[in-house]
Amino acid sequence: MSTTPAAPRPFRIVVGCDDAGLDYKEALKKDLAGDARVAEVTDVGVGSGEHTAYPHVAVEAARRVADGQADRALLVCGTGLGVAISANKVPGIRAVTAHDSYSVRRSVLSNNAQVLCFGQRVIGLELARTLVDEWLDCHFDEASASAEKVAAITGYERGC
Ligand SMILES: O=C[C@H](O)[C@H](O)COP(=O)(O)O
Repeated sequence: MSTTPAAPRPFRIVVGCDDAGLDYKEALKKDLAGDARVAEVTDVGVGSGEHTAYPHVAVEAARRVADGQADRALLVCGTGLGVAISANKVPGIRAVTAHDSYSVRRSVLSNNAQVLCFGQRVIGLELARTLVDEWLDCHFDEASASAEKVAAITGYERGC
């Protein structure tokens, strides 16, 4: 008798951006809020008219993932680069900038990345929305061959 695998637990997702990523963050936040695969969306800014620089927002979002308040973060700046670099300063975080379907999928399946970063000045909004939709269907397999490689990253981070 076959058993149906349990549905994955819905994600708690933090979204954040700088002023260069505000429009996409707002649009993607709306998509996430209406998605059954998402349990909760927390916005750490910026809001309209705010000008907090990207490192502060990215680190705040990453810390929430690292300390277990959220499962994933979605960050947007002009390029998607600065937010990824900043988020990766938080221990335990694996943040990537990915603007194509294959890379987004592999960021989870190969790298167990919890943080996905987009550049509003780099990709179109509809592609970003599609990539988020695909991202929500990806789950890291702890039993996969990739797990040992991700563990090696964690080992280097801990200075081993
Ligand atoms: O990576 C940085 C982002 O693209 C940011 O939105 C713009 O940064 P800048 O104003 O320093 O170019």
